[in-house]
Amino acid sequence: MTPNSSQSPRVWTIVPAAGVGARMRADRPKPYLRLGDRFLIDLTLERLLKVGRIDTIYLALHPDDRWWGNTESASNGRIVPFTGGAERDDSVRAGLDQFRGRASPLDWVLVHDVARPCVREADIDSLLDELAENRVGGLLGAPLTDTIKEVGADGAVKATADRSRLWRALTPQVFRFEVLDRALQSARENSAKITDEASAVELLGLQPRLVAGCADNIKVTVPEDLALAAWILRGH
Ligand SMILES: Nc1ccn([C@@H]2O[C@H](COP(=O)(O)OP(=O)(O)OP(=O)(O)O)[C@@H](O)[C@H]2O)c(=O)n1
Ligand SMILES: C[C@](O)(CO)[C@H](O)COP(=O)(O)O
Repeated sequence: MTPNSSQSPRVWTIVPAAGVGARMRADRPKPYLRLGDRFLIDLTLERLLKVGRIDTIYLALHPDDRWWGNTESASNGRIVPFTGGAERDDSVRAGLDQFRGRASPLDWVLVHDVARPCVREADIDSLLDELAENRVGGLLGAPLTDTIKEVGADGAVKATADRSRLWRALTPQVFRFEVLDRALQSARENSAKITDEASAVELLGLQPRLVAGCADNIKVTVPEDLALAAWILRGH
């Protein structure tokens, strides 16, 4: 039997944007940095809203956010802002609460970092297509291309990793509502330190599917990433 065979699962979308962007060392929160004449948050949300299977976006904002009202997206009725939490997973759990009671267990929850404005519509479509019959979910990823070193606190190289099976975890990450809800709850109860949704699902003993996406779906994390993202977007 295919999942939810009587009815197509819905896709609920959460964009966590409640981080402080400490590694950017900027004068403002990361979502409100400019790429050319646009806010980063507007670029990311615009991309997601072009995806046919994305209807409404639930957007986690920092409790002290005072910038959102200045964006192009603030007047878009397809975006529902809510208050995020102290850690990324708190923000995503608060997102699930926005549609808990309306979502079916087998509905999809798509989570995409606000900090990844270069995501391609085609990659999101292929992720959702590849997962169609999957009961857990998965994520976009890209293979590592550099040689990977394990380095000690003293700066000395301790080992060279076998990179042949190592991938960068990207977003979107897409999971069945019931799986993601259970995974994030369990991670919280066990005080597990997780940086993405897939890690929480893995801790349940489940295996998210990794779908190859474009490596240029970078996360704007450190100052030099901003110019790189602007350059990538010019080529799209
Ligand atoms: N409490 C938090 C922490 C992070 N995020 C979001 O999670 C995504 C990935 O996090 P990252 O790029 O690390 O952003 P920051 O946490 O803002 O950056 P930093 O770790 O440098 O402070 C971002 O879209 C960020 O806004 C969130 O919604 N709520
Ligand atoms: C979700 C993520 O972008 C996947 O690479 C990443 O884990 C976020 O982690 P960060 O430590 O908050 O940058």
